[in-house]
Parts: sequence; structure tokens; C-alpha cells
Amino acid sequence: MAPVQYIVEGGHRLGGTIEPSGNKNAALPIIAAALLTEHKVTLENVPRIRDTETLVELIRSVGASAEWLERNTLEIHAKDVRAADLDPELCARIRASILLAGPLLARCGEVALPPPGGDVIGRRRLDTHFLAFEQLGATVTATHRLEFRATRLKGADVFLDEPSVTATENALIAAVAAHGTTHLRNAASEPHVQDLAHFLVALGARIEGIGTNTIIIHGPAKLGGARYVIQPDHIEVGSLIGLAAVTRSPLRIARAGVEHLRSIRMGFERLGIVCGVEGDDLVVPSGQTMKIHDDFGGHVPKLEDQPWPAFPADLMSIAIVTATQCDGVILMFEKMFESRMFFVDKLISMGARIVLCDPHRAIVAGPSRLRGALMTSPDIRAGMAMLLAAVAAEGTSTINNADQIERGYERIEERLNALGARITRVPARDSH
Ligand SMILES: CC(=O)N[C@H]1[C@@H](OP(=O)(O)OP(=O)(O)OC[C@H]2O[C@@H](n3ccc(=O)[nH]c3=O)[C@H](O)[C@@H]2O)O[C@H](CO)[C@@H](O)[C@@H]1O
Ligand SMILES: C=C(OP(=O)(O)O)C(=O)O
Repeated sequence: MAPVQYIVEGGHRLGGTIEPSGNKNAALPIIAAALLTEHKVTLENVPRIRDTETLVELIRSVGASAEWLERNTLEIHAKDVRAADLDPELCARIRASILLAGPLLARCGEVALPPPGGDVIGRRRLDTHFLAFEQLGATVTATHRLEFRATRLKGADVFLDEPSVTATENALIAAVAAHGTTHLRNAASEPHVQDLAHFLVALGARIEGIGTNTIIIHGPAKLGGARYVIQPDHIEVGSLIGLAAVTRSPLRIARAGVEHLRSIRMGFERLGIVCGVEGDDLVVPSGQTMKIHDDFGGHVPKLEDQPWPAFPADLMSIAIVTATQCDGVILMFEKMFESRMFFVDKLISMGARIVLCDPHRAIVAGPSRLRGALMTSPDIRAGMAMLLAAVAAEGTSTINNADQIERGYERIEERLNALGARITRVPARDSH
């Protein structure tokens, strides 16, 4: 894909209604899990983004047929699959290539995967994946390739060493095919993990404890086909709340999946941004106080990320840019990734008042006026945070490496322009 640049004319108020795409991090494990069944699967509301397109290419390369019936409807038929050599370049493009391990191990008894890619936001360990596969009866060899082998996967009582999202997903997929009952303890429970579990149930799997940190899977399941709708992307909804706030604009986020927004709304409420709920729509009114809530006694408050159901790591960059426009001081504490906060130097050069204390903590004092700047997107969420800053800033900004943003957000410039933003998408002219 050719590199892309966004030229953003900032300072315009937005307004209107926008609908979030399907959840990227649900679509990816669900596309991978479609390899578990020999029957046809139709997925609706699949975000048509670089990550899903890459995974579709990968599943085709192992013998599955995958056709886009409509822009966001994908039909997958994995009648025959083979654990053929997977393209290292494609695997390195996305973190989710590791999610092929579970289904291919279950279907073929072995798989060798080149290392996965994904956002460069700090060390991304795979140990929890290995731990789970080994306890389910597989042997794992990790050299320049990751090799998994199992003549017969067997149910087990597995305690994950941390609630890793993709490790939980891989283990869940493998456990559906394993003989006997699996208890997955200390499991991740993010909305995308729940969505994957519901998809597996739609195929015929027997799973209890969906949405909790102990998932019980009774295998092996006789799987059929299914038609399944991917849930809305709560991270995109959070990004849109941030967009409304920094541009002081009223936005209605239609079909927002409000049941999964509690911790996200609570995080923004700490920044003085209160959303209303109307049916399944989330309404962000203009005229927010944007006043950071001090802790009791006037102490400096903190917003930190944690595994679900707490405030998600993937919204930390968005929360930081939002806080620059709020009145007060807050400590932003990113606990999961050690490189996700480095992008704040760009916000600082735009006029934000931020002290990066260490790789995990930044103090934001607001509000500050942002000026347009030249930026480069290091990862999906920092890129989206830069886009929010650019839309809110006075003057024109250029965001290089905007294809990173498009890994996670579908047609974002077109959809934000429909709300009144002025973003021009052009082929990249330089790489600064
Ligand atoms: C394709 C996909 O779904 N990617 C998501 C998935 O990545 P991914 O599954 O790779 O992330 P993990 O859940 O494995 O862990 C993320 C990081 O957090 C650390 N960690 C995790 C749990 C914990 O209790 N303590 C802790 O420190 C891990 O060591 C790791 O460094 O989950 C991440 C965490 O929500 C998200 O940022 C990614 O967008
Ligand atoms: C980190 C992310 O994605 P990935 O795990 O695919 O790199 C993200 O969605 O913010």
C-alpha cells in the first residue's frame, strides 16, 4: 500500500451523526477462527481496513476462500486448509497473524508461523500464548519461526500468567477443538474477546463464562457455519468522544454499543466530558465543562489503563490529547506498553503542556492552544490522537505515515469530513 499523508486544516467546529465501524480487534480473531470450521461463514460489519485485508490475504494463502460480498460483508469457506508456509512479510504486517496458530493447529495438527508484527508500542511478549498451547497438549518451538504441533489437543485447567488479549483468543479457539473441558483462568475479557466467544458459540461451541476472567470450554465441538455481525468498535467510539471534546462539537455516535462503554465514559468524565445515552446511541453534547475532576481533597487525579473492564490501553493516546484541552492537571499512567507515550513530544511542539515523567507516565496541564505542525504517526492510536490534535489546532498540519491510522480506522478522513473536518488525503511526498 502506497504511503499516505493527511493535510489537515484545523480549527473548524464539527457536528452531526457518525456510526462506528465494526471492532477491528474482534474482526481479526473472528476471521482467524473461521478457519476452525469446514462450513461457510458470513461475517457482517467487518471493518475494511489494512489489518483485516492483510489477514484475509493470509487465510487465502492457507487454502480458505474469502470473498467480500459487500463492502463490509466477508464470506469465508475453509473447506480445506493446509498449514502451508505463510508469507513472513504479511505476518509481520499485523499482530493478529499470531491468531492463525490456534485454528491451524486445531485443523492441521501443526503450524509454523513467521513472527507477528503490529504496532511498535513496546515489547509484545508471546509467552502467554506458548503457556496456553503447551497446557493444551501442544509442543512449541520458537526460533526464527514459531512452530506448534499437537497430535491431539486436550482440555486443561489453564491459568494464564497475564490476561493477554490475543493469547486468550488463541487459547479459546484451540480449546473449542480440544478433547475435554478447558478452564481458562485469568483470561482477558475485552469486548472483542467476548465477540469471538459469541461467534464460536454461533458455530456450535459450548462456552461458559463469556465476559468473565474464567472461561469454560467444553470440547471438542462439532462446528457448523454461521452468519455473524461484528460488534461496534468501542475504541473508535472513545476516539470519537475525544474528537467531539477537543473540537467542542456536538456529536451523536449512532449504534455505539453502549453496554461496553462504562469505563470509557468514566475516564472521559474525569476530564469533564459527560456523554448521554439515547437507546444505543451515545450523545456528546457541546458546552462540556472540560474541567478535570480533582481527587477528593484537591489532589492531582490520575487516569490509568488496565485490562478490561477498566479503561483500555488503546484509548490512552486519545485521552492524553483530550486532556490537553481540559482545565486542570492530571497524571496519565500507561501501564501496559512502554513506547506508547513517546508521541507526546509532537503535542508539546504544537503547544500542549505535558511533562513526560518516564515511559509510562505523563502529567498534562490544560487547557493549551494547539498550533498546526508536521507530524509522523508512529502507531494507530497515536496517529489518531495526532489527527484529533490537528483537527482542533489553529492552522494547517501534515500527518505523515497516515496509513498507520488506516490500519485501524476505516475511511476516517471521509467520515470526519462529513462532520465538518477538513482533511485531505494525499500520497506521501516525504517521510519526515
Ligand atoms: C490485535 C489485538 O487485539 N491487539 C490488542 C491486544 O494486543 P495483545 O494481545 O498483543 O496485547 P496483550 O493483552 O498480550 O498485552 C499487551 C501488553 O500489556 C501487558 N500487560 C497485559 C496484561 C496485564 O495484566 N498486564 C500487562 O502489563 C503485556 O505484557 C503486554 O506488554 O491487546 C492489547 C491490550 O489491550 C491492545 O493494545 C491491542 O490493540
Ligand atoms: C495496538 C493495536 O493494535 P495491534 O495489536 O494490532 O498492533 C491497537 O489496536 O491499538
